Amino acid sequence: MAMNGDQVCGLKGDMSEQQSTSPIVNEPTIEDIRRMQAEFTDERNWNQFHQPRNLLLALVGEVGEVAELFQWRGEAAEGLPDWTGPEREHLAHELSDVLIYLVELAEKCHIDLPQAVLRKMALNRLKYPASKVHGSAKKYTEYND
Ligand SMILES: Nc1ccn([C@H]2C[C@H](O)[C@@H](COP(=O)(O)OP(=O)(O)OP(=O)(O)O)O2)c(=O)n1
Repeated sequence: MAMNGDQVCGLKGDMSEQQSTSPIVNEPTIEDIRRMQAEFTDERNWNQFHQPRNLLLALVGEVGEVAELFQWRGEAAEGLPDWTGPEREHLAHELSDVLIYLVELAEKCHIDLPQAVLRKMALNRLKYPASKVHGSAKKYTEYND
């Protein structure tokens, strides 16, 4: 039987516990995600647990949960055509957990993640000029010039 995302998670249909001071966001930016998680954490008095090291461990644990969904299945084609709807929703949940913890980890380390990504992508373009590496997956250290 097809399940929705909440059933995959073992949640009951009653979402009366759901509460947030934020307006509903349909297409959240990284900043929206940072703010919503900060509110989620504040509302539960969980900042005491959300130090950088704990968030890093939580992040790695969630990456492990993503890996668990892929393990023993063989190669997965783009778009995951062999996966069922509930399997895809489960993956969506685990990837979301990874992003949520990553964004909060960056915040608690006082890293502006979107700005850092811009700087890192600029570095990546310098390290891997398209004209030089086109079609090759070699690491930049493997080039001799
Ligand atoms: N101390 C906590 C616990 C949970 N969460 C939030 C962030 C994650 O998005 C999600 C993680 O919840 P769980 O630890 O219950 O992990 P899963 O949702 O992956 O459940 P399960 O491990 O059963 O798959 O909830 C949080 O911010 N701080």
